[in-house]
Amino acid sequence: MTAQILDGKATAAEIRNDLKARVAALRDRGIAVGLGTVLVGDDPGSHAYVGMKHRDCAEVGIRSIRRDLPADATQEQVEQAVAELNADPDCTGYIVQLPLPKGLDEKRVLELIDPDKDADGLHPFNLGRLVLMQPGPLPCTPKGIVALLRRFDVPLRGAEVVVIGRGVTAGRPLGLLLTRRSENATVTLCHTGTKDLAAHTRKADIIVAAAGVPALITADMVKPGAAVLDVGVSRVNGKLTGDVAPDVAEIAGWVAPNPGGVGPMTRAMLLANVVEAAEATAS
Ligand SMILES: Nc1nc(=O)c2c([nH]1)NC[C@@H]1CN(c3ccc(C(=O)N[C@@H](CCC(=O)O)C(=O)O)cc3)C=[N+]21
Repeated sequence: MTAQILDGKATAAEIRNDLKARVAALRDRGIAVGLGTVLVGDDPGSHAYVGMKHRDCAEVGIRSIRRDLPADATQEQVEQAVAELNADPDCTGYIVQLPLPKGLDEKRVLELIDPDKDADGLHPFNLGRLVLMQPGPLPCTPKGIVALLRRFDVPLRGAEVVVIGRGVTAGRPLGLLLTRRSENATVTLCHTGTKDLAAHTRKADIIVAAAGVPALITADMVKPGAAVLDVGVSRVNGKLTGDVAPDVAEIAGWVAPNPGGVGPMTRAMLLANVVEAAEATAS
């Protein structure tokens, strides 16, 4: 028996199709949606991701605004780009692509984003809303993971979920999302300080691997029939490698592959956040 694929690529395409209609409906009411990106430096991966985000915008009918800065950009220049997008009425939401080159103060930049334009849901104010279980934009990767699990009817209520990785874009906010009443999962958040990772994963109904360690999760660590989501990416000899070993698919009930799983969902949720924000201000 082999696992069912949690096809994030196809699910994201369905979501973009739905968003396209909602963007058109907003336009009919005279409301435009515009997504901005701030990209600093020439990391090939970051350029590729930002390029994909703008392609998604074109497909859905969202205007896209690009601010690309050189690798030697100063803190002041980055803050200036953020201030411009805060003031730009055409830009209804935006992201600062992470990580920023060394020497720039990432936390300071994130704090300067207008929380109402925070398409990533990573502003401290919006992360605070998530902690307090108040409505607001949700971080895109956790939001995409929950949407993917729901799309394929992976049971969440009461599920034992092991999340590996405490990063601010994925693991930590995912723990907060899954423990809301609306999801009602039980979450164990594992990290580099976890003593016996396999002891935790073997008990899990759902494993979300967001550590960025190649092939961290092997078949012997997975309970038969569990759902395993591969979120981590690392480059091994120039090749992208996920956190989940290929043989996991022989024992798991569901697998979200990497690529083709959570990544496309993350991008779709970015668009969803800007569309939802526009709909909220319009109502
Ligand atoms: N402010 C900010 N927000 C982010 O959301 C953010 C970020 N910074 N920095 C980097 C990470 C990484 N990330 C990905 C998004 C989509 C794919 C994606 O779509 N991947 C495709 C294609 C992979 C490929 O072909 O290279 C897939 O998995 O199938 C991957 C990775 C967002 N991040």
